[in-house]
Amino acid sequence: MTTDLRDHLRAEFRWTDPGQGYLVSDRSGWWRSPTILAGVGDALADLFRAARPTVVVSPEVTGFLVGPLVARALGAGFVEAYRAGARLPIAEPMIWAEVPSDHRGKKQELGVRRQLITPDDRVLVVDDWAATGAQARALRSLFGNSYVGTAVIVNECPPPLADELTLRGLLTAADIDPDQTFG
Ligand SMILES: O=P(O)(O)OC[C@H]1O[C@H](OP(=O)(O)OP(=O)(O)O)[C@H](O)[C@@H]1O
Ligand SMILES: Nc1ncnc2[nH]cnc12
Repeated sequence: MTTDLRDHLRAEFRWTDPGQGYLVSDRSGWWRSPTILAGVGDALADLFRAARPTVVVSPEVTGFLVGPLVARALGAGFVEAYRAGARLPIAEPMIWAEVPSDHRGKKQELGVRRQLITPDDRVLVVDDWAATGAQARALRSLFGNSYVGTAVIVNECPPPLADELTLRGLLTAADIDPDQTFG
């Protein structure tokens, strides 16, 4: 099942060239595919099912799309991790983590409503992509021993970094190599 899904993910992924001197990932084909939308939650959940996560936490914005699919597949809840400054202030008490310089070279902060995570929770971080692992590292720092790992669709992190962050993915950089998939 996951092998089929990986084939679909590869087939529906595109690199695009907006003319700025670098390629940009286009993931819209994933969400447009009923097959991928129906299967990706389970496929990502399977990477960590044994750890019995009770809650999925995802950074905005694409994480807000993928995270709930995984939470649904696990029978877990979902909590948003907001990017500081991206929207109107949040009134509830928050816990904030500094995100080290990420794949865009930007430093930022990710925040979660404090009361939504309890000491008994087992937290799975979910995102569409990991490049430098900066979002995963920041979110792990918020949850201590409650953090069980990070599940992503594309894992571009070098294996030692992925191991250190307990980060697992469905595709690697080789699966979406621009030399193979662009054009
Ligand atoms: O491993 P890292 O270096 O932390 O990079 C991974 C992050 O980069 C992307 O976010 P981005 O804000 O670029 O895209 P989005 O707006 O689609 O969420 C992706 O969704 C991850 O959140
Ligand atoms: N969406 C994305 N997230 C992280 N790194 C990327 N590199 C190219 N596209 C990316």
